[in-house]
Amino acid sequence: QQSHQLINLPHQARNSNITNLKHKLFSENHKDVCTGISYCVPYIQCPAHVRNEVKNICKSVTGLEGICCSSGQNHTEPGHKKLHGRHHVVRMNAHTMDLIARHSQEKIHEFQVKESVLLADGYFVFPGSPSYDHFKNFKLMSKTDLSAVLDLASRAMEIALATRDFKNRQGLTNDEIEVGMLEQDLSATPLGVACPPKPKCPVIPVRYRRIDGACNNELNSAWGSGMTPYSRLLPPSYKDGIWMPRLSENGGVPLVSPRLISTTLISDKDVFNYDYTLMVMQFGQFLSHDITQSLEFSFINGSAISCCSLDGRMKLPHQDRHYACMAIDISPNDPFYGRFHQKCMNFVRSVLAPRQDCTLGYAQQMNKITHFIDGSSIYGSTPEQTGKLRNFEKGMLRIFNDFGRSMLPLSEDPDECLSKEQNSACYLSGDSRTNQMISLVALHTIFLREHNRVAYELAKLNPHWNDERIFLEARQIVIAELQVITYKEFLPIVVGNAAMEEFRLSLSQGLDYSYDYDPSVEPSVTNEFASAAFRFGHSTVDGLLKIFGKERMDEMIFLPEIMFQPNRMRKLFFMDELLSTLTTEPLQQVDNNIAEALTRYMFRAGNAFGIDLASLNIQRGRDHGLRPYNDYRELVGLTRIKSFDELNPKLRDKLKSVYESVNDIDLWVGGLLEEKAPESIVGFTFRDIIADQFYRLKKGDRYFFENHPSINPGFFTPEQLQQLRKTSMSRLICDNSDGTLLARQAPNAFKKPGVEGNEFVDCNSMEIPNINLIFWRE
Ligand code: HEM
Ligand SMILES: [Ca+2]
Repeated sequence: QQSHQLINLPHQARNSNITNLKHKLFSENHKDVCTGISYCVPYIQCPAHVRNEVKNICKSVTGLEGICCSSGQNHTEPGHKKLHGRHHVVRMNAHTMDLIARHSQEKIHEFQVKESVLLADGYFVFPGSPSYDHFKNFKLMSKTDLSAVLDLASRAMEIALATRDFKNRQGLTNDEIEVGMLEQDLSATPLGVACPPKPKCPVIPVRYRRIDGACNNELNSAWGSGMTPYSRLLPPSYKDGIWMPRLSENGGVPLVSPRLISTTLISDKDVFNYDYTLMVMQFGQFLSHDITQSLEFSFINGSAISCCSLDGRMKLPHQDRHYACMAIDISPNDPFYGRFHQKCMNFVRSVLAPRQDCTLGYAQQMNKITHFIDGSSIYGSTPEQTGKLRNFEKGMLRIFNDFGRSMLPLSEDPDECLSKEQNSACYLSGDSRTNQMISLVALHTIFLREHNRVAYELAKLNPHWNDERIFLEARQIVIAELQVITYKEFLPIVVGNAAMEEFRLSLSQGLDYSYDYDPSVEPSVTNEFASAAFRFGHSTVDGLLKIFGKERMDEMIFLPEIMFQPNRMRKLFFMDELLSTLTTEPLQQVDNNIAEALTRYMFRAGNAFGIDLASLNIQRGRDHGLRPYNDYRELVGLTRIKSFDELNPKLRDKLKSVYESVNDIDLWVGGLLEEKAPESIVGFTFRDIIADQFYRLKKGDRYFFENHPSINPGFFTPEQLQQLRKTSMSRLICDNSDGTLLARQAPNAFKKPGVEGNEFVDCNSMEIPNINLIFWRE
């Protein structure tokens, strides 16, 4: 395998593992036990602003090194700054409050008027263009959803505008906004309309998770539910401290265009990682669609906002531009788009969500779906959506019976997929992005069938159970299976064993319960995870799907041909062939190579060119106020990069040519190019952001499947837990494929098959254990 050292670690860290590195940097302050009110946590879980000047290294329960942290595991709540005595609360009197409220309401009204003019004048994205298909990723499934989201977004916008007004009146600094000094509760004030509604929960907790994710945490009933903000590892970096995209560090000028960064740094070479299969990629995307979806602002009728002229040759002038526009500049010399005279790539900023604490402060982006790993991409994140997916008979989910094969139900939205001819297919699931990629459709189909398989078995075992009971029990089992695959099979590959230990991510064994739940851990997805770190996956995509028949390669499919056109799923052998590809073809290395299918032709929908996902990732990071890469290095316990000379010679000059300062490097770019952490497929910075996220999703989820009955209202029995822990992706494939091709399977679907320890075995083999549902008989 090739070396892929792209960004080197600082000198002292080279050739050392993370424990050594941290030891070397801070060993003089080693402590075994933290004193006072501090706890030993991994670096990333201790907010930078509450770390002591002297970094006290400690040994955590697992024996690995962490840092003594005065906020325990409560991460990065900005309010913690007050612990250091640097905090004062800025208050507003009633008169000022009235003025500010009126002013921001007027401003919102102005926005709305302009919006309707733009809409009437046709400044929306037209069907058939790549940007139109990009927008499908953010499209809402129903009118109710659309109005709920736009309502929350406008309330949040009102708060952002009020904050700006207040900041200007009081002469506050960005820092003061960023660390959250505006603690005044707005609920009983004219700005109170902007406070988010708090879900009401029954006194006796319900056995099954709520579809919308609410009522998981007893004190903070909205934590982790859909349509709430992402949390943050570090305060945001905005030009105005509130919502305007950050500028370069030195000159205070706009950062260079993401597209130039993309063309300078990213190429399309196949560098395979032969240890793992493409399933790591495909399950990764499936999992990300369970836990994160940001939405772009849209017009009130749901159509997509355009920020570029119709022919893509220029940005719309200011007067014709929506306030959420942040179009990406394309240079006339662009090696690809230049040919097509494209100078503008559409980009609309993400929808905001009201701040959970009901105070003034910086803008926060909304996560549309439930943050928890709770099968929301299978079942939906709203009761309305779930209702559309259920059969209401014997606990089953609806299917489309395609000549005897159970497929996802067909979508009724004529606009959802590209091909509209007769007999074409376009599917419906709990997540609106399903049709984006055909192999994603395949995973959705596997999980749909698994639900129905389990429901069928449960109904046989418990004839007295009604539809509702069977549905809820089957859903609970499928969610547990998803959690087992994530923590047992997927994560050890992505973050490696050291991080699994350091962040205590491994599941308990055998008949044991877990007592890990900590109600003070915020389970929400972090903005850094969603908008940068977990997008490492885009580099693992292979631009060609190689489809093998029984004997030879049948087809090489260029990905853009199957984006939003999953017709091939109707072909008799295709689903199994596709699963075979996912479980045998190698993963692509996480590096500066990304398939042109994603950087030139994504969503091209029959056009000569599509859009560039790398540019979108970089621009999204800026839209969401992510801080530069260096700040997150520091957060995970690495040293800051001080000069471009510390970087790998191969990319140093290129990075220098696009970034004025090392402190400007975008998180997604820096993290992607970093040298791999030991046993991990990503570098330390992404590794820790990802590990921290899955720590929150386990430790902060009361309903996590293995939690003890004293914690988890939906607890399993020890015998059931033992069964659930046997789940594997291979078992799900064995049980739910069409059975036309895949009688044999390697036990670990994520690892290279056919080698020692992962030989192909019969689907009946004990190597791919079954879950015995007999333990669910009541
Ligand atoms: C198969 C091909 C894939 C395509 C075509 C694709 C496409 C996209 C697009 C268009 C977006 C929204 C970009 C934006 O405007 O900000 C996105 C977001 C994202 N992608 Fe992918 N992606 C793919 C695979 C993956 C994989 C394999 C992973 C992870 C392992 C992944 C993780 C994510 C994450 C975490 C987001 C952010 C979601 C959100 O918070 O809204 N994607 N992807
Ligand atoms: Ca979810």
